[in-house]
Amino acid sequence: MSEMLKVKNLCKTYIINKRQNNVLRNVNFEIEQGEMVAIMGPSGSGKTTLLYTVSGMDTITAGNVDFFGKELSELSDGDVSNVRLNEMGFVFQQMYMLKNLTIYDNIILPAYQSKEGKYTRKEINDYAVELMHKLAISEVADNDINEVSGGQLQRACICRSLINRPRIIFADEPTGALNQQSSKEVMKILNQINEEGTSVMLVTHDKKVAAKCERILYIEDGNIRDEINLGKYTESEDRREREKKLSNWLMELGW
Ligand SMILES: Nc1ncnc2c1ncn2[C@@H]1O[C@H](COP(=O)(O)OP(=O)(O)OP(=O)(O)O)[C@@H](O)[C@H]1O
Repeated sequence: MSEMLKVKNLCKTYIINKRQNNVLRNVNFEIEQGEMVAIMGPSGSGKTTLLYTVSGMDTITAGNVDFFGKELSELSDGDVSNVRLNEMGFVFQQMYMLKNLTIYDNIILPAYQSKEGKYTRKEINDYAVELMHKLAISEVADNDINEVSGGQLQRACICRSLINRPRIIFADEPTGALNQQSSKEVMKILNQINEEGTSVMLVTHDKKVAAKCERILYIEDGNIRDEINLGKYTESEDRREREKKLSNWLMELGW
């Protein structure tokens, strides 16, 4: 396997009222193509900041973020936007769907925004229909975004994040606003997407969610303190065994 994301000595400092807050301090890690990685850690430890900086959504203060051989900090804003649009997918807890557009229109929008021209409109539309079918939201395709449930909206976000066939999905608390059942469904889909080859990097507080990931990084005070490799999750596997392993590890870290 080859590394898709190489993060070296990543630092992020916020300055508010002349006070420096060193949120990320020399973070080092790599994500290989096809991996599914969870970021866990106490509140305020820098998880979201890490996700935002390695995905080019926020600038870095120092260090390197190499995405498939491209150093993100050396690219122009336009080039970073293009990498984000064409090679990365994003799923957030607060789902930034556009009001006054249907679910279907929201899903296809990133494909129409992409200037790569790899796919015809028909191919894009067919793929959107296929994704909606796969994520069981076909029946709400023509609804406005305020006419669907939280779980349906989150699944629509996942469809949207996949429409440009990204290499990696970045997800910040993708199940944070969902009930147990919807959360399970969303994880099932993320596991499926990952099985099909798309890498996933997600931030979560939920042990059940993290236990379905392959590798878990534990971040504390802006540093990766430890990691555990549980191997790829399969449906047939004993989920509770993985959860137990993860719980024990987290307990040792003082979680
Ligand atoms: N845009 C910003 N400007 C200034 N400070 C910020 C900004 N975003 C985050 N921070 C600060 O960075 C630190 C880490 O925040 P971050 O959201 O990355 O933590 P987190 O681990 O994701 O927390 P949580 O689990 O509570 O979501 C916090 O002290 C926060 O106040």
